[in-house]
Amino acid sequence: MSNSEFERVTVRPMDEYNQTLVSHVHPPNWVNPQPADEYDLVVIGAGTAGLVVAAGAAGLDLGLKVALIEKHLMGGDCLNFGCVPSKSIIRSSRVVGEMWGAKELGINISKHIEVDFSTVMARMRRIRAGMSDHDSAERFSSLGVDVFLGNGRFASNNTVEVGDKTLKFKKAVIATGARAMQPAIPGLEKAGYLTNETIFSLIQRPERLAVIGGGPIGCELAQAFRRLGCEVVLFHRGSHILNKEDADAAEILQKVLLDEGIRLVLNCQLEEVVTVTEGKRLYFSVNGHRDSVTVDEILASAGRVPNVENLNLAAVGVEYDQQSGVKVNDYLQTTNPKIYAAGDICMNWKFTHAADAAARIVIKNALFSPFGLGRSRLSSLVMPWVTYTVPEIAHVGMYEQEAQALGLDVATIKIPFSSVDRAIADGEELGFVKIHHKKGSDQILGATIVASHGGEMISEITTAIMNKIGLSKLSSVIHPYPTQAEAIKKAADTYRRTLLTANTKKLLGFLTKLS
Ligand SMILES: Cc1cc2nc3c(=O)[nH]c(=O)nc-3n(C[C@H](O)[C@H](O)[C@H](O)COP(=O)(O)OP(=O)(O)OC[C@H]3O[C@@H](n4cnc5c(N)ncnc54)[C@H](O)[C@@H]3O)c2cc1C
Ligand SMILES: NC(=O)c1ccc[n+]([C@@H]2O[C@H](COP(=O)([O-])OP(=O)(O)OC[C@H]3O[C@@H](n4cnc5c(N)ncnc54)[C@H](O)[C@@H]3O)[C@@H](O)[C@H]2O)c1
Repeated sequence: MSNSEFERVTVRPMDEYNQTLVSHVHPPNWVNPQPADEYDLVVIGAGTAGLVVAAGAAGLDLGLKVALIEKHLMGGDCLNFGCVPSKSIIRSSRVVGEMWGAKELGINISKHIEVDFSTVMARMRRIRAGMSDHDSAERFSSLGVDVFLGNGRFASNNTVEVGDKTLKFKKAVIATGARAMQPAIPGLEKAGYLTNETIFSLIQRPERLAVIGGGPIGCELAQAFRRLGCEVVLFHRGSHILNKEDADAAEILQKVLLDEGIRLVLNCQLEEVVTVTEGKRLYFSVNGHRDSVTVDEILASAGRVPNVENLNLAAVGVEYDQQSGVKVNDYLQTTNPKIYAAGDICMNWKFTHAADAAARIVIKNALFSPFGLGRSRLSSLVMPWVTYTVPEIAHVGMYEQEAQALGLDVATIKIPFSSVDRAIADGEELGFVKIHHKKGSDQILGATIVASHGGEMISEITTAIMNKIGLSKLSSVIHPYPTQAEAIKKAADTYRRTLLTANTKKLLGFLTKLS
């Protein structure tokens, strides 16, 4: 059966790349299979979490029957409207940043920098289409997963409906993700605005862009679009951007964004949006002062709301909240013990790698933990994350305040990149490695790295925390010279030096005399 609902799925512009994308992740002529009598696992949502659960369970070759339901595009946010398109355009925008700094490095770019915005976006679409085969309906089908395109909805305690098909399940997984929150600003909807689902469809550069929200999405895209030639104004409610991050890290980025020409409106209250001849006018107030700015496009990046609608969750006893999503315990089990959840639908960690890690927990707990034996816990994960601005802000483990709130005595070591040879040679002195450890112990509690490629460096600390490798051991790890990751070794060496008490110094002096 070819369903006309599927044929309407388009991703603008429907050029050769987006046609390839759609042909992989929502093929227009897809025929949903005849359901099996009963599935071991029915997964609703084929973003990262759903794909990993389905591929992981089917890939074990145990003959498990697995169904995967997707209403829009397989691959979810990460492939289609998130990580992949954003990082592709960030790559282009980084070239502009390099060119801005080229003179300092002795390279004169005589001509004015010309950004070919439509080529930047076409490159992004080409890359996305190229990766889409991996998440395709065809590939998952070949892995032995029954792929159903359409809206999944619980019909009873052991069935899910999709279109005219009813799928009977032993266990089910909700992996329906989240979407952009619509800020409650009068006139915004009427004036029209972009979200992460539409901004990557642009083919022409908006000359003036307003970004609402200075979280990871807002900061990454504000900087990228500014570097690609837009005039950008970033509206943020808080007193500084990235308010969940380490304050020193956020401050560095904030200064960079201002230096790069982004207009930052902090502590703001957006009051109204009106369409005028010149564009979309946003009225706002800061500390009681009213002002306005007129732009061509508005990006809403003011947080996420979970996709809990149209699932009939109440009928199966799955509790949820409109803001935080599906309620799960530490084993990712919902309030219906046969139904699990993973990813943005139920977690504070809204990252692809977090959805992936949660999906692995679900496979184990739902399928291989009889009577609850040997279950894995979400709280046992050591979760890093990175905001891909320039510089990148990478974090793992606890922030200082979190550790203090737990009653831990915290000591912090901070190594600025201005003291790291490779960073100096690279002209990338801005930033630092900050490591929190237990006072009087080398146990690492958390770390923040602010560096051009901080995201590539954080895994060393993640590995250390996971494997309980302390700063003493890290200081004996040989880091190639000159690398920026030497900052981590310098931090570890700094810790080692704190062990040099008056007595150990005396002992060393004594040993020198004997040697
Ligand atoms: C602009 C942007 C940039 C990002 N960058 C990064 C990054 O660099 N690194 C990182 O780690 N994370 C990043 N993220 C976050 C990351 O994309 C998400 O954390 C991740 O996609 C979550 O995966 P998920 O499977 O939980 O949900 P999703 O990817 O949202 O997938 C859920 C799927 O379920 C489907 N669905 C919903 N309801 C139903 C239903 N009733 N029936 C059938 N299907 C349904 C949806 O259509 C969707 O395809 C970014 C996000 C955005 C928006
Ligand atoms: N690199 C990455 O890993 C990456 C990149 C992008 C997104 N993400 C994930 O996506 C999630 C969502 O990101 P996000 O940036 O949309 O949300 P967010 O909730 O992290 O940040 C949104 C910010 O917008 C502000 N805000 C809300 N309404 C506002 C208004 N009316 N006016 C001004 N400011 C307003 C909020 O105070 C908040 O600080 C993140 O938490 C992250 O987990 C990850």
